[in-house]
Amino acid sequence: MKKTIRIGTRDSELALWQANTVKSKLEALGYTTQLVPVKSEGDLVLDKPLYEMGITGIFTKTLDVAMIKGTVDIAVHSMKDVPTQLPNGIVQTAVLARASSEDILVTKNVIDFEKPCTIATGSLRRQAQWLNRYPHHKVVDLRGNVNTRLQKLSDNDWQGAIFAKAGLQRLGYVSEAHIISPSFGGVGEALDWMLPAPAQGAMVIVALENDDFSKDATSKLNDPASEICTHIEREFLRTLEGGCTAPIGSFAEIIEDKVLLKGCLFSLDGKEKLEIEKAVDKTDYLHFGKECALQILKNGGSELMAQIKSQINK
Ligand SMILES: NCc1[nH]cc(CCC(=O)O)c1CC(=O)O
Repeated sequence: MKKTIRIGTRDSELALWQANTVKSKLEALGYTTQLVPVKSEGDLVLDKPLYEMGITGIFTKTLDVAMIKGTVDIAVHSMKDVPTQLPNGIVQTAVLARASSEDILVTKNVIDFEKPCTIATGSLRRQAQWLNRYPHHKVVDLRGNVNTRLQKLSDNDWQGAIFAKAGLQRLGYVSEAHIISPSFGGVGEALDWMLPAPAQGAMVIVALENDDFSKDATSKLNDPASEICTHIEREFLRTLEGGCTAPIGSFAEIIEDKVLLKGCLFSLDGKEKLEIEKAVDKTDYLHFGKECALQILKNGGSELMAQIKSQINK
């Protein structure tokens, strides 16, 4: 076990927390590791919504290149930021046991949801689901890493902003009671009605396909239940999407010997909604995500996806 495993990570606080978690787990198994923080384009370009940059994998591209160039051995990602199609020569080696998958609304004061409100999020999925539920609200764009977004919420007159609970938890902003840090002065409310992004709350490790040492080491951190659920959610996304950041949510859960998938596709304005909720035997999980997505496509999803793509590309 002499080889040092170089762990590539973005340099945001959240990414570093995640990479350090993997580092500790590998070292506990006796491996020697080194963190290699890399700036990603996703962190550098903040003046445009991601979908306008027309790039999938904006957060992962720089680390993919570093791996292929040989400056890092593995990369740790928030799995929801990873394109459903990995680059050639790069493979998924482990999905870590998943944390909270939910979205959370952070507010500065108590909100009266019946009144007009302005809610901030950069995610089309969150925007569409919010407007579907609260058509009289306004949604504004919000970009940046978790700390930047909390600061922007603090500085603006918006009533709230939406975050992944897992990200806030990892940075110590939220306890199980959903209370945001007193130093920020906000409160959080878990949005149990909102379907999360596919693989939200899960961390994934990727390595080069021909690097048996890193593959063997990191695969020991795989959590099979999280791997199965994220596989289904991402196959649902992959089948629907074909590249753009559409308002798609999915969440899979193992319940005894079954696996249950909830999936949704919304129009950008949140007015149209296609949903599915279905269970299969756990042993039949492999193409369950695809099967559910095909059903959505058949029930009007193809037309809705075409409409969304033409609106995004404008
Ligand atoms: N899109 C950025 C991003 N990627 C992963 C997380 C949080 C951690 C996770 O979902 O695994 C976040 C922040 C957020 O959505 O609020």
